[in-house]
Amino acid sequence: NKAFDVHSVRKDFPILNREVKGHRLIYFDNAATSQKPQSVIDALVHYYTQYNANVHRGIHSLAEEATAAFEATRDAVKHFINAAAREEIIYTRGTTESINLVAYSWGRQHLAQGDEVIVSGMEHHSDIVPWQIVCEEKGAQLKVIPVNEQGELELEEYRKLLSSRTKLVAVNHVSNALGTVNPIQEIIQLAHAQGALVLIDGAQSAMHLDVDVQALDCDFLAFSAHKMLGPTGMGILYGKKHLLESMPVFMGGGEMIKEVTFEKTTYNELPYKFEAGTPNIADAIAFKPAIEYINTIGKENIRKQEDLLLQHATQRLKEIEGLRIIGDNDHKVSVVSFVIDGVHPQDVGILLDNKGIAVRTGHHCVEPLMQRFCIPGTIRASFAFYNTVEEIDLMVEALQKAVKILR
Ligand SMILES: Cc1ncc(COP(=O)(O)O)c(CNc2co[nH]c2=O)c1O
Repeated sequence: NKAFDVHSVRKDFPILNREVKGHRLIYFDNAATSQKPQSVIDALVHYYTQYNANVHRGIHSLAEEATAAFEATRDAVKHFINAAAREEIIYTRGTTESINLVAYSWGRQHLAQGDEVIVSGMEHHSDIVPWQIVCEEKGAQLKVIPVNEQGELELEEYRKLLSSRTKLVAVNHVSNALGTVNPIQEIIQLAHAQGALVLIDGAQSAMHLDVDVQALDCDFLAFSAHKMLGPTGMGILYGKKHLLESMPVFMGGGEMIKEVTFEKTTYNELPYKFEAGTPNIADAIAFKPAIEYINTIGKENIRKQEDLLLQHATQRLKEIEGLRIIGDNDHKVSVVSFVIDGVHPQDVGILLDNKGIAVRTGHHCVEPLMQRFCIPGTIRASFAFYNTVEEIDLMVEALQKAVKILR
């Protein structure tokens, strides 16, 4: 990978030239959604201006060009996560839909009265609620791996939760609220030793960490394009081929069928069996340049820059009196969640926005985790490789002023 220069990288992201309320935008809400390089934006415009057409089955040139581009992303994703086969890459609308697909298809087929699904205490609602729905329906139980004071999973408690009743473990690789990186290799090995499958919620790790599904040996992996420089409304479910082949279809309609009669319908092969209706063609196509951009920058450069930002932010934020970092541990990606004594997170968020600084405040769709820390929510600053140390210093300066105003 060529030498990393954040200032030349920033030129690839047009939105970073934006001003907000008279200040240059400082975008620190990357865990919510990342910004998009010009190549992704261009891919969307190029599709709609040059070869917009519906995919598969079409015999005219535009349809063939659209299909080729649509399927090229599948190959790019396969290589990006080192899947064994392109049929293991299912297009969805995002992490949430990917997890729901497994809960409704695999869950309904395999969960029964008394079975158990293990999730962690730091899961996003999209990796809790689908399991609650299917467990309630089937009479299965949801078990929760506790989180310690440093925002890490309690692995000893996980070991105790595992039993012959455990059918599936669903955990996030990285916490969106804290930034904690979970030891998923160990979690997967322990689950497999009990005969349980594992779904990894990779929404917050796919851009920041190397994810090799064959090395991990995870059974399912879910992630979203928009968290990794790609468009919204586009996500991936990776599943081991033999599992996806054995699972019942999720949504019915066009594309996912082989033949329809009123007496009986036969279904399409993987991956199309799980891709009903006209797909999100443009965003699927524009996901490929996002992956190519990450590959060009290189995960090592991304990791180095984001670690630098994380360390600097952690050190500078601790200078602020009354500020407490939630999930202060040494295995995180570039997310810092914090509370400030005597100050409501939302008020801080508003004052930072007045300086052009975008952070997220609230429960971040992980309410059980906020309850565990007995807080209504946090201020979350989440960085990406296109952010700078100088931006962090400006945020700290604005925070110090905000605290004086609000206290
Ligand atoms: C760990 C995790 N899992 C699942 C999801 C759902 O992804 P989606 O289906 O693409 O929405 C998110 C989105 N997290 C956030 C969305 O906005 N702020 C966040 O922290 C997430 O961070």
